[in-house]
Amino acid sequence: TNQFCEAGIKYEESGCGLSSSSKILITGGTVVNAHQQVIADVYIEEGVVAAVKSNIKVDDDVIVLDATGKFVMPGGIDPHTHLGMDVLNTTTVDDFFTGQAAALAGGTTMHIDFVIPVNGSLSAGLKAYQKKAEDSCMDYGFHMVITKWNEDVSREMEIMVKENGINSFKFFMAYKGALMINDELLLEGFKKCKSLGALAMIHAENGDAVFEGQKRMIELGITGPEGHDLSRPAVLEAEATGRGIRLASFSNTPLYVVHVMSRDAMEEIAKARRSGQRVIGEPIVSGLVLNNSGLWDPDFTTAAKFVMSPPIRAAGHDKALQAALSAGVLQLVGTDHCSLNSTQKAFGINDFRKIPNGVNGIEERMHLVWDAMVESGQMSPSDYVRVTSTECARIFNIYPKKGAILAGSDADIIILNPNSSFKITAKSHHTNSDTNVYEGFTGKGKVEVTIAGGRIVWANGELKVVPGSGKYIRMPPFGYLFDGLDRADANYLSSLRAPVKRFKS
Ligand SMILES: NC(=O)NCCC(=O)O
Ligand SMILES: [Zn+2]
Ligand SMILES: [Zn+2]
Repeated sequence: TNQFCEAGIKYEESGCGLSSSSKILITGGTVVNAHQQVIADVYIEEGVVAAVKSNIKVDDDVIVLDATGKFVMPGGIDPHTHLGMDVLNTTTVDDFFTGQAAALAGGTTMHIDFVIPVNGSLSAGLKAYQKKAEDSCMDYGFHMVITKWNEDVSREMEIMVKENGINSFKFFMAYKGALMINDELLLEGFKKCKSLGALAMIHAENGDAVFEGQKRMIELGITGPEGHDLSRPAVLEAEATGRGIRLASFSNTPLYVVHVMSRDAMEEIAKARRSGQRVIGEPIVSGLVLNNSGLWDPDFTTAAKFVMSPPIRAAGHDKALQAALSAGVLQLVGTDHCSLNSTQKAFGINDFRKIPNGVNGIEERMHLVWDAMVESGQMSPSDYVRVTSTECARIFNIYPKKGAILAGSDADIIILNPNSSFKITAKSHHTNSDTNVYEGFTGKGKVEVTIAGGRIVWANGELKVVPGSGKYIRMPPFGYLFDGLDRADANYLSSLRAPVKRFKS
């Protein structure tokens, strides 16, 4: 026995059995891509989709899965995770293997994690994360966090893009004294990102004001998890979102706002997009389906599990974010999966500032988004595929290898039964945490089968994964968000050089 068996996860040493890469035929399902849905068979060979058409005939050595009445969709891609991350003198309870296994049980087949530099060194950070990811059982990519600025960082950014398959850099506008950067660095970083064709990402909260807000709560004697909510109101998220957007506009560089948690921040994005600016907004599952009532629970353990930044907002923000997602104001859904158990959360029993920030979601995202958006009638299955998979693949320039069921795409596929239901509880989830922020949630739509890289890894409620079978996915620079940017810049420059006629007085 080992921890994985205890968690209900089996893993195979050899490449045989249920989890090996096989020839698979999925028959009779509704194959959903972001551009269309059609009833068809899907044939998989050697880890890729070989054909999508009607009435595919195969030999006896092919595993046949009947998907009649069910949806056959690209596996989810989670653009925002923190596996094995060090946070406030502790480490998240899910490492790459357990977090990915949980993801597969929930229908997600790829994630993009954030590399944290070591003493400001990007290459040392990358090396550390390559080690963390060695046992991966699912495909993954990396974003890189930028925490300081100098010539070495600038040079290393170039190496990350040109040699290491990283095409996005994240800047924290919060976490003063730790990861936070100032506007000067943000401007340098945006300029460098643009020259490399890499996407700039921001965690948007005004870190100085949050620091002040935290001090205010402590001085008022508010030390519990509700102090986390009160210390960093939505106005601080909106301010930083607006500032980040304006500075990105000043550099004419595309911008990706991670974990949009409030209506206020979403409206900043809506305004910028209406003006034609290239801004991507990522809501996360907790912001879409939860509200802040949990933070006010009298039981500390319950309240502390909801502590994340920016905070989960008051009821009303959730519905506004759902509407923005269905209208295309926000484009893709992440999780910010950063799971911590109740003993770790208890570090802040006397001071909410010491509660390590983070909630789970990597296993729950596909179910909760289906239920909240499709089952509720706010979104079509095709749009669901777009916001859970395809748009992420397009933004990070790995489409249609990922994010689609087309001949030649990786065989990362789920079969979802819309007539079956799911129930979430820490008693049966696959992540390593002893709690779940979605405890007791039920809904329609169940991922019955997950195929990752041509392996059936989740079927009949059983998870079979292979450590080391997950591949690092290189993400090339100059994705679609950069198309035409050079022409816009050339027009801007020529407008500056237009002769000014002055008359002598
Ligand atoms: N969000 C959060 O509370 N923890 C993870 C780190 C981050 O994304 O800010
Ligand atoms: Zn963040
Ligand atoms: Zn995060």
